[in-house]
Amino acid sequence: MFTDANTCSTVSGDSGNGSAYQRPSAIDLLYRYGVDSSIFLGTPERTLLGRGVRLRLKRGPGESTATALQQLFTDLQRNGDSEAILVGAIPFAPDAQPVLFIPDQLDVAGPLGRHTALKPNQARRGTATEEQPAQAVYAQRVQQALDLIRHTALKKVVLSRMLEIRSERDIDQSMVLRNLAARNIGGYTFAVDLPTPSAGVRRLVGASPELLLQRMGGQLLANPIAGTAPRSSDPGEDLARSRKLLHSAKDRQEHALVVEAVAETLRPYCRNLHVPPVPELLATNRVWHLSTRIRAELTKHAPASYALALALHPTPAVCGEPRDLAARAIHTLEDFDRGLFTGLVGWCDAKGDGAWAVTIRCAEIEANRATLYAGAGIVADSDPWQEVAETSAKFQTLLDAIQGGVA
Ligand SMILES: C=C(O[C@@H]1C=C(C(=O)O)C=C[C@H]1O)C(=O)O
Repeated sequence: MFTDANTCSTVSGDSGNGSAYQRPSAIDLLYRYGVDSSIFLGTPERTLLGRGVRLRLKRGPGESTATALQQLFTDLQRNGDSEAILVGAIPFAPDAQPVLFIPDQLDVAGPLGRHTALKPNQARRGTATEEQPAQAVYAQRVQQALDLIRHTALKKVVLSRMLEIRSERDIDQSMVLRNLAARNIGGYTFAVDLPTPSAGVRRLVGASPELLLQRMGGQLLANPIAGTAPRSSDPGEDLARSRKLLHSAKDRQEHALVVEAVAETLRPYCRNLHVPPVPELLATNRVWHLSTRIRAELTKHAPASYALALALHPTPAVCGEPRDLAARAIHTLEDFDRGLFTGLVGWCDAKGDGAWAVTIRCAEIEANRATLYAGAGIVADSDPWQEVAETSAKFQTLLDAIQGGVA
């Protein structure tokens, strides 16, 4: 159904009316996002707005998400439904239930781009915040991770923090999404409706700079990101920090571990795998990153986007290296369940196309509460308090969108 990225088409779940074409723009879709929306996804290629849930993916006992998805697309095709687009989020832990569904109705438009109508709103300040763990405890955990790196085969582990905000009034989820979209042009902006036992609306909202994997026809793109420095409001200092990051041996090592792992996993499915020898800088509103854009042509029998993405997940950008030791360290050193944070968010279709971003710079929002997440990669030369500063800067992307603040 994605024939022209600059026009918009509607894919309706009601098979009798599936041919209804409209032409709202990406900005229309963003402003239409509301209580009846089940998903918004803005990527550098296109914008998706979904309403309702026609079909939710349910994994059988012991079944992997990749197997369940393959079965679902086989069943859909057997029923003559080859246009369906599946959207949603996959958690960090491989055995946790994903939130994946085919919307009742899905509107598709081109990318949001730099639209003058996108002006961040000022919002109410949060009234109470609670960190988990406290900054000093997080610094201690980083020190414990450094001890593990010194004494075991662990090379890198990503440790995260949680920040809970409680506001006097309900947080306007649509406004948070619009603020994120206005400040994070070129990234992956998302809002996913989450099942909740309460009558309220609980959503995962965020703006990720990191593309785990995109497959369009035979073309593959992956954009691993690792190595971070907080930005400065002073332009000279900001530039100096970006240059320091680009030449930092510690950050280059942290980055290289991710690029190597991604390239090695993809190599068997690729021809002409192009891995740039040095990373480039990528700026978000609050941090500088080291970024590498890996491109390839896929071989004829390469798996679908979701299968490739799940083969990569979790990369050392969000878990560590080696993966099993890092996962164990995360289990010991983090005292909350990551849930969907550091998982995947995106879309895929029956043809095997799709795009999956890494679920970072995000929060779960329900009523007057928001739970924010941020992590940082720890390698041998990491400094505990610099990792505190890095995770604080990462929280700021969501804090800006929820509380207002500088654009
Ligand atoms: C885990 C996060 O980010 C990841 C870790 C990074 C790092 O350690 O430099 C950079 C980008 C992401 O791959 C996060 O933003 O919460």
